[in-house]
Amino acid sequence: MADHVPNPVTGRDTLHRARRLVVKIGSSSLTTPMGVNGRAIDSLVDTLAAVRARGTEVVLVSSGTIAAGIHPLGLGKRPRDLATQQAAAAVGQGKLLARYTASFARHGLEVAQVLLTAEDLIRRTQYTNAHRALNRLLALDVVPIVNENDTVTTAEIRFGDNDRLSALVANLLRADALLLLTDVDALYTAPPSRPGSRRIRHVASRSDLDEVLIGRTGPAGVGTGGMVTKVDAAGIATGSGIHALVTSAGQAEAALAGEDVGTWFQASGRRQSARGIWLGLLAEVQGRVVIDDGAVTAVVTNKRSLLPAGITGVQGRFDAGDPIELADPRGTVVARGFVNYSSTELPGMLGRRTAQLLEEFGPEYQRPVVHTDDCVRLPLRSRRP
Ligand SMILES: Nc1ncnc2c1ncn2[C@@H]1O[C@H](COP(=O)(O)OP(=O)(O)O)[C@@H](O)[C@H]1O
Ligand SMILES: N[C@@H](CCC(=O)OP(=O)(O)O)C(=O)O
Repeated sequence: MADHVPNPVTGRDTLHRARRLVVKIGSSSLTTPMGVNGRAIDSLVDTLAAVRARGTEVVLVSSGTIAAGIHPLGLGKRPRDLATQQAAAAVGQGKLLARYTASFARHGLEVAQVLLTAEDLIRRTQYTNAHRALNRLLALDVVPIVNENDTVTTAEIRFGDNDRLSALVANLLRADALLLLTDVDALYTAPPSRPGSRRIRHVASRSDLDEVLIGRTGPAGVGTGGMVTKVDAAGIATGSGIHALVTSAGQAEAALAGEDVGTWFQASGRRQSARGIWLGLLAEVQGRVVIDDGAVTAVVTNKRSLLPAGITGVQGRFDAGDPIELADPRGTVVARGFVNYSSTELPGMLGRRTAQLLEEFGPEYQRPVVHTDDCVRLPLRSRRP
């Protein structure tokens, strides 16, 4: 894990040899209190243009729109409420994209603005659309610049951080590696302001990080998740068979040359569906149903839909369509899924067979509580691509 690891199999040259890369850069590396940092953008763009020139496809996931909107709106600091964040993002997005467009034009490269919501990556139709559009842009030699569509996302269905969004984009596009660029040159054994914290060079599995103090955002005060979301993102990527590297924007060129900079997260698993990752790991569940052992076997082992007959308890408040968790009688969460009924409807349905529900409530109550296609079993297991 740390500097003392003997001879780690780094695989860092993947970044040099990659056919397709996703590069994510954080707000703190792109903005100053006066707005967009044109010099920082030019420097990143020069590096990415060189990567393009060697034949590697690049998708850039860029934060910074909220931070870029702070100064023009006279806000002084990063807004805390969602509505003002949305307003700042709407203002900042234009400014950031204008700067990227001019900067890439210096290299004769076109850019495309791609604004995604979490739903775009979990609902099949949108997912397929996003996949198709991004692939087409890459085939047309365009550099897609992705961000969360901050202006329309609601608190409930929001990534809120581009680290995890970039990991899902890397998964969607089957990238070879994910490069996470921030304002610190690596993951350290503790927040770098702490005396004695050391750079971690290589992470082979999550257990390598058991002793590591992973903190929140840095001194710039414009980032969102800090190292926590970067480590989460690296975990999502590596669990999907994609290597990840965390380093500073200033080290991007060295990182892309395969040099020993930053923290390398070694790919471990095989590809997962983005929807499964979102539902299984990222979605904020609104409630829980407790199911009996028979239902656990049906849902988890036999991959069946969850019916009211197997439910013994309903906890929390949720609407039809919300993500909820399914717990066994001992309280272990065995699955997550999108529920077809609200928490007020469900208690009256428990223990009833489908025929009874039809007779008592009508045909629309024949639907399962969680359809098997809307359910992921936990812990998530990798599957073949
Ligand atoms: N263990 C750690 N190692 C490195 N950085 C850490 C650690 N814990 C917390 N951090 C903080 O995470 C910050 C980077 O996250 P963030 O501010 O969200 O940046 P970005 O805007 O690039 O996403 C760093 O500035 C650093 O202070
Ligand atoms: N979508 C938001 C960025 C959210 C985010 O992840 O920020 P950061 O932690 O700086 O990468 C924006 O563009 O301001």
